[in-house]
Amino acid sequence: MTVAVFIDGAVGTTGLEIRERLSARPEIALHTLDDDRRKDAAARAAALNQADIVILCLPDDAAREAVAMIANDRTRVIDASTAHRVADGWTYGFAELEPDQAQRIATARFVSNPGCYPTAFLALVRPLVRGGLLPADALVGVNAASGYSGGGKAMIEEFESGAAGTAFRPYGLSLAHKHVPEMQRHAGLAHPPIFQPAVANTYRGMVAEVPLHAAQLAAGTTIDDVRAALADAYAGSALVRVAAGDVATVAIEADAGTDRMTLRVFGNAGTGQLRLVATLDNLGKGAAGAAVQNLNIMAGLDPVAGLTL
Ligand SMILES: NC(=O)C1=CN([C@@H]2O[C@H](COP(=O)(O)OP(=O)(O)OC[C@H]3O[C@@H](n4cnc5c(N)ncnc54)[C@H](OP(=O)(O)O)[C@@H]3O)[C@@H](O)[C@H]2O)C=CC1
Ligand SMILES: CC(=O)N[C@@H](CCC(=O)OP(=O)(O)O)C(=O)O
Repeated sequence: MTVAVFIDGAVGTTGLEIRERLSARPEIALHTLDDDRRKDAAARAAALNQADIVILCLPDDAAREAVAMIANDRTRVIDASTAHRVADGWTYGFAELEPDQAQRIATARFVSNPGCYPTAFLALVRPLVRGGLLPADALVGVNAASGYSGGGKAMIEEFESGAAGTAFRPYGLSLAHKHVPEMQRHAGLAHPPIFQPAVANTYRGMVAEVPLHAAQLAAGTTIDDVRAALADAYAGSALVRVAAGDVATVAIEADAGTDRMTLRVFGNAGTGQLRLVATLDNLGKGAAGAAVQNLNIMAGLDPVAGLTL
């Protein structure tokens, strides 16, 4: 049996990456629209309604519009945009986030792919909140750097033309980045984290870090407890791995070009300070890799088919 998949937005940065991962798979009948019809409403509506599963790789408004064009109760949706990540009726497509999340994705009709930065933040923080190691009312921050492909075609052009004129550019300085609501909601935190994103002059890759004082953790929690909680949460996961915190540096490129994510816990027992660090590819586990993983799960296929571990 083949699964009919339509990618809406297949020539964008994320869409192209998904297409690349799906094109050689015989169990998937992949459909995209030619350049002259890819923004034609009638052509999109027909393709959206013919597919078993559609993957939306569009700006938020166009993603909402695409969902509204689906006029049947059969077509299932994976939305890579921010539009539905905290919306009612949508399942959050981070398969490793909760013990039953993959099962929920498997039966969901509407799946929202997580944001790249939230993927890193939630992987580090959610197991600690769930396990009671980090109180839900903790005040936390997360700083992160992304490759410039995270900003899509416009930012790629900005950096590759030389117009950006920088090696490293903090942004989100109004403290209202679009990813904060999904970070707070899916971590189960009472307060929004302070999010400090930056874009680096490298095409792809991401490093994100949550600094913590032991005093923020539940009384008696040690650095080893934190490491063990993460190791437990991702035991057996093919894509999320917990590595030893015995390296001196971590590079933004560490997991670039793959669909995996690596978590590390660094700590100083003397000062009682910790740094939780995640590396991933913003276009891999942060976008296209997660979309393909969700598609596999929804279609009952090998969850890591087509992915680079
Ligand atoms: N880049 C990343 O790392 C990540 C991106 N995402 C999300 O994925 C989505 C796509 O982002 P990204 O690929 O980076 O963006 P891009 O700008 O690279 O691509 C978006 C594509 O959508 C097309 N498009 C825009 N409006 C319409 C429309 N009405 N109908 C059909 N096609 C349309 C654009 O056309 P045109 O080529 O003509 O501009 C473009 O090809 C966004 O919601 C983004 O937030 C999620 C995680 C990571
Ligand atoms: C470097 C850069 O600009 N990154 C984008 C996020 C990219 C991303 O993946 O976010 P979505 O999944 O929500 O699209 C930003 O900060 O808006």
